[in-house]
Amino acid sequence: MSDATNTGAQTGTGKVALRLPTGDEHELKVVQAVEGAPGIELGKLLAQTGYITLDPGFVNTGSASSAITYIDGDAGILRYRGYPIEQLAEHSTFIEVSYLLIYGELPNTQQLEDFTSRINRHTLLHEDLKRFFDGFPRDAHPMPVLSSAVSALSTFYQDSLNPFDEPNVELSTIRLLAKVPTLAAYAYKKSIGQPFLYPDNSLNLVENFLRMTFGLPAEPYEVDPEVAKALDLLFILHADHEQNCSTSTVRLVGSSEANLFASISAGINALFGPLHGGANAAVLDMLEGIRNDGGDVAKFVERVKNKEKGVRLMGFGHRVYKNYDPRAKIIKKTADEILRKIGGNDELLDIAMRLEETALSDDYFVERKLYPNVDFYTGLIYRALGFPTKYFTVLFALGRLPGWIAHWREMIQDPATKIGRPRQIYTGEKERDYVPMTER
Ligand SMILES: CC(=O)SCCNC(=O)CCNC(=O)[C@H](O)C(C)(C)COP(=O)(O)OP(=O)(O)OC[C@H]1O[C@@H](n2cnc3c(N)ncnc32)[C@H](O)[C@@H]1OP(=O)(O)O
Ligand SMILES: O=C([O-])CC(=O)C(=O)O
Repeated sequence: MSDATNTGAQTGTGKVALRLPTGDEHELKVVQAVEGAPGIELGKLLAQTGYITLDPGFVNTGSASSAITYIDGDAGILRYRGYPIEQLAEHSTFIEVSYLLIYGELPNTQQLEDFTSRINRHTLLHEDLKRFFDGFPRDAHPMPVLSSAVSALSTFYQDSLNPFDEPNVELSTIRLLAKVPTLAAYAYKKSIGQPFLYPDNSLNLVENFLRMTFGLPAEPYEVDPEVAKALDLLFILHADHEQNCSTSTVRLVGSSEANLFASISAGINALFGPLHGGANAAVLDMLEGIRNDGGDVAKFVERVKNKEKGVRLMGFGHRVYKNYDPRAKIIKKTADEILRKIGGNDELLDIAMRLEETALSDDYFVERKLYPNVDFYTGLIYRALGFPTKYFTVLFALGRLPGWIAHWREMIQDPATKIGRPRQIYTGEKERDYVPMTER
């Protein structure tokens, strides 16, 4: 609200007085008791007055009401459907968390068995879809390969295009959870020129994905339980994060009543950027750059503080967390354990830890409340598990998939959903007459 002053009660149900620069004062009832946010009535009133709130990056704009994920960024709290992330990380599995996010409750034994077996029945790809991969260059980045392949799913399942057909939305949900790991594994196989493996549905979702990624057709593949457990944990930690850039993209695309496949494909593209999911790969590039430059973290931190063009401390900072990201705490501990067990002692982990220590004791980072985020330590684990850097963001996409689906479904069922359509402050020429080519 750039020009309007909002005074009065800020929380709970009550009255808010809105004073505009014209001197007009409006009083409105707060209908949505959200802490610090007067609620949707304020937006409606502003729309009537013709005022547009300019909020680049939507720092203060709520785009939806949601019952999926709760974050308290100042306290470093994250809960899925009310369950603390620490408890889910310790006791749950990715498949169970997927069910929780999508259907709202933890499954009982029967529900989990049904869910798992429905997913297992859909892991195969249509043979024609497999040929789709032939068209990409071998060195193509796996993220656009994945988003294109997910988009292509709507050409194979044309029965799923109506977003209000609930049985088909349910089928699309299962198809996505089942087929995206297969597509992701094939994107990897394509990049290394190896043949695709059919899914083995005697394995669970994460084990099956690992086998299709690292196995070979003629050789037996033993899934390492430590690797499967670590990946399952990382998927749980990435599964949802309310209105982040990719989830907002999924909801925005879906708000035009585009189908689930189209919306998820758009979300994958949004995740690709280095300020969002792509940061996990950018962190590893940064750590390798520091190592290759002699391992001097203080020197790198100075470059960040001097705001050298293109130099940011990747994996640090967050729009919502102004405290340590609770996921990063868990991931840091896991990175340490995994690297000891699988990867030995890793000098990049040492650089990461020194970098964190240096940053957290520096006023620049303290004043701006910049802490490690979910992406800071994940790359080190993915690397130890055998994944190349280019592939890290695909792993993020696999983890975030149930969250995207849950949000799309919530959005499509919410009677308050409207097509997403922000306004703008026009800054161009007001009006001018066409100039013929000869006079330009
Ligand atoms: C899964 C995820 O998407 S988690 C985020 C992954 N992304 C990254 O790790 C990339 C690095 N981090 C960043 O670029 C940012 O912190 C973001 C994109 C995550 C959040 O950005 P915003 O909320 O818009 O914060 P904003 O850019 O306004 O930063 C506020 C201040 O902190 C500084 N800052 C923020 N992040 C960093 C960083 N990583 N390194 C150095 N300075 C930073 C900004 O320069 C700015 O300083 P200023 O006030 O002197 O101009
Ligand atoms: O919430 C955000 O802005 C970024 C995100 O997706 C995450 O941290 O997992």
